[in-house]
Amino acid sequence: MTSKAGAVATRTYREKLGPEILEVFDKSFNSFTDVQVLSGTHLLNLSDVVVESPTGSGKTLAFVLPMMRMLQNAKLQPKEIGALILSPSRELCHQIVTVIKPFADKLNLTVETVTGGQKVEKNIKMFKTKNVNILVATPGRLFQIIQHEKTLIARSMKSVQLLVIDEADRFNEIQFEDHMREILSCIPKQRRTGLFSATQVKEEDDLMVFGLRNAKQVKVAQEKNSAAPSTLKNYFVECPADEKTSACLEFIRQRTDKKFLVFFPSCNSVRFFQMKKKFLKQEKACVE
Ligand SMILES: Nc1ncnc2c1ncn2[C@@H]1O[C@H](COP(=O)(O)OP(=O)(O)OP(=O)(O)O)[C@@H](O)[C@H]1O
Repeated sequence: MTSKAGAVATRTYREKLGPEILEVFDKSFNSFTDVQVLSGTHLLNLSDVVVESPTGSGKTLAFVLPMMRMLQNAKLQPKEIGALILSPSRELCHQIVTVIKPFADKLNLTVETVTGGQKVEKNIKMFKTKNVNILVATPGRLFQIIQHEKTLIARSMKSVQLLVIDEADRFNEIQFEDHMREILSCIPKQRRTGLFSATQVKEEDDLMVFGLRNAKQVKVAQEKNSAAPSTLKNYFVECPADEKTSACLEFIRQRTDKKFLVFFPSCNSVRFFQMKKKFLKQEKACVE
């Protein structure tokens, strides 16, 4: 935000966040990114937001900063969950917690995760025994816990003021709508909701699934100087979803003189690919 209006918006946003949160932010960063000022201002003005902003534009702090301010004002009791963040994978949930932790420590708030890969019984015990103010969860696992202990979860989440759905464009499993309906039935209707994603945000009808009301749209464009170089050629291969791994392996196998960088959404996908590659006696270094 370089314009005069941008400078005013940034100054106003800093005032809204208050000294404690800024003290933590200023230790690591010089200024807010555009998506942080725009989304944070709407959320602190009590509007829902639908945010589309490129990868790496700082979307995590765009919801973490206003969330911390909301929770600071809420004066939560130890076992009251004030914010629920849904993210599609275990790894992303843990990354979000890492961003939240310094702010939560400063404000004496606690953050926990519930994700797949842990025992459901352990998750339930966590709800019963730990003080949790911010919960970061994968929707599938939270749904499973609600199936076991709906009254407990609804009681723990009756103070939720903010629901964040991160990487909203990646929630595309068939059961997702059922999961979302059940989760929404456990949190108050009077809350703010923020939907954050890197790609085209859903159609109006799809937004109903997330319980959004009259949301403000925030759309931040990719910076020109971060666009792909003009000499880079992009190709794609269309194939059924369950043939993606073998199509990718075949592509690599036909070009053994080239180097490849392959991106995956989770550590488990990297391990699976590595295993397949070993199987084909094509082992090369795979970086997690
Ligand atoms: N205000 C800021 N100034 C400088 N760096 C920042 C700022 N906010 C976030 N970052 C850094 O930018 C990087 C990307 O942030 P983040 O992961 O939140 O982006 P994102 O938009 O969520 O990307 P993705 O869509 O891949 O999840 C991180 O390393 C983060 O520490």
